[in-house]
Amino acid sequence: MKIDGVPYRSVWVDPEDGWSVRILDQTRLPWTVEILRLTDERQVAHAIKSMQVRGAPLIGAVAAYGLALALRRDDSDAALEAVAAMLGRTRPTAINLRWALDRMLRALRPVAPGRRAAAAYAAAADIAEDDVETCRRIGQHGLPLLQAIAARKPGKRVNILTHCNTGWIATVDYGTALSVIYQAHDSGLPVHVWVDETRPRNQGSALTAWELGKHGVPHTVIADNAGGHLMQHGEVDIVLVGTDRVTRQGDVANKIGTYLKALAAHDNGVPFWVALPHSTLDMSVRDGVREIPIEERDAREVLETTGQTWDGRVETVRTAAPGSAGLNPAFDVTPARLVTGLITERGRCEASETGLRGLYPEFAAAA
Ligand SMILES: CSC[C@@H](O)[C@@H](O)C(=O)COP(=O)(O)O
Repeated sequence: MKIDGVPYRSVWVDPEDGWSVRILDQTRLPWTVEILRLTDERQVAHAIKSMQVRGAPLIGAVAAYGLALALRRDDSDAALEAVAAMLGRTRPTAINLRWALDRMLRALRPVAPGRRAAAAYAAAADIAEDDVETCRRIGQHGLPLLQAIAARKPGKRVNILTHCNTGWIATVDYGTALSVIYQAHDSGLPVHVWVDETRPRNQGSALTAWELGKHGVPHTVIADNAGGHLMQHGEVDIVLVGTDRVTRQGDVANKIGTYLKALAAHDNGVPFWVALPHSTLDMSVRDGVREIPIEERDAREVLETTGQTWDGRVETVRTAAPGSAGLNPAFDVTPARLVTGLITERGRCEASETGLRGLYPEFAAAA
């Protein structure tokens, strides 16, 4: 996608030196577009943990490149396994991280030391290309949902509510739920997006609003608590979100607050759709509420907020009462019964084992 007319991806190999890895520092958005250069696996681990890169598919792709960087120095069997394990511990909820590292290990274990670094760059590039094409297709398969809504209300805007950031910067390109929105907008549908602020880290107001603005998609930032009210008053035609892990029975882990949106959507008869690439499926778990590990981040993210002062400085201030404790679970799980359906690169399906088996027979066999 483009920033001010210049095409970007969310991760790429530096074309000048041919080996270092470039990312956009998402902790600096929306104030500054800053490109970071990562040169070893420790910097990659830091980038993922600190959320300089974030979003389920993107952290998998960046971790894959992290393994390639490490193997330039030491491509022994021991290093391969140790670095993959270290990168795999950086964030616990998004399954894409483990998916990408497992795919790298399967590709690299049979390669003789001496040739592993080159093979790792090629395997990481495959993961990145796979993600780009997958996300493009997710957009295509979601588009008919928005076309159908537009057809029911000619001349009126299609109001979509989204949570967190599921755009091109959360993937290698295009995004998941936002890929659907971009393709609808580009095809001329009159879409308008309600962007949940997404406290505590504000992925909605900082990142989604920035992306949509750069692409010219009409949008309005709302407080996280406003969605239910808008649904009660007919102001939301559809909820479209992404996910960090979908279980065999169709339960959906996503950014904290997603479950509350699904409850409100259910109560108001608003369709609640979840967009995901194959790398987000975890057929090894069934009950998402019981089995998906939920990342707990620093409570300071809840007690503080970061923003730009009117004279342009970016500052973090405490918003909670002095001395109060905080708790910061970063994800929640929406049970399949609240999900209208799943949008994947292979088409749409019910959020159920039957639905997923229909689209992914090979994963069903593995489960
Ligand atoms: C790519 S869309 C799916 C999710 O990764 C997204 O909605 C999300 O929850 C991201 O969480 P984050 O903590 O910002 O990495």
